[in-house]
Amino acid sequence: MKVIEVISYDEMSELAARYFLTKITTYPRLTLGLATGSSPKGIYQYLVHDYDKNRTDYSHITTFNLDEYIGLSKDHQNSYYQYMHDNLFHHVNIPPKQIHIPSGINDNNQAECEVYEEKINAIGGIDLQLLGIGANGHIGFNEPGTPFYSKTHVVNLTASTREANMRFFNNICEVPSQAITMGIQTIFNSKEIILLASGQTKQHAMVQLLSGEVSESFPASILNKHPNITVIADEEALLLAKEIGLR
Ligand SMILES: N[C@@H]1[C@@H](O)[C@H](O)[C@@H](COP(=O)(O)O)O[C@@H]1O
Repeated sequence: MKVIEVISYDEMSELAARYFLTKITTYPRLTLGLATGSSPKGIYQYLVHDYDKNRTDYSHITTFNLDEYIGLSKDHQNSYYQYMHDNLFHHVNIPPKQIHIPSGINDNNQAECEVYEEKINAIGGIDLQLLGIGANGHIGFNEPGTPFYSKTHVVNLTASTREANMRFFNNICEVPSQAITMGIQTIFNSKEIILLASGQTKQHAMVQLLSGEVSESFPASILNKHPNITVIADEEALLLAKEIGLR
């Protein structure tokens, strides 16, 4: 696991965005795994700014998002569908048919998960996966205890994850209690992964991740076994890990 320390959220975003742009402009076909939340927002801003300036072509890009809340429609202001379109998809030329986000409103969640997983496999897997990390080590919405071999599935969100995401809603009751998420195995199968961590709330997660101990009680820990992962973290996120000598 390669760890790059940067000064700030902005530096993290720019570094990761530049790396994405290198891949986007080099490969004739590229499948990106994308994340939501605060961590990747700066990257999307950078990519949109670049697109406005340079008209970088995205017509060969296919995307798969990590997760979506169950019960939120596409046009709900807090759906990840809405987040992705507001922050990226409305602004660059990825063909809509090449954009994939699990649907949180469907007749059969199980079937939705299976079809999603099949689509990822059919295209040959994810080339570059962007990840944030939850304070409890969740990746996507894979909460502690999720089997490492899990594929795309329905999850019950923990109280701590719902509380962490409450900042986007009016109150805790509005935060959905379930989601569809790529599984840990689905994520792990990506050929390359970039994980972002910024700020004080990620300090404990960084300590656990960088300790190298691999356990299903801390989902992100499996990434220690991935052959091509880079963690880009800012000084604040790494503070505790450095204090106890993990870096
Ligand atoms: N489902 C998302 C994750 O994909 C994200 O990585 C995590 C951290 O979010 P943030 O980047 O806002 O700290 O929160 C949410 O629960």
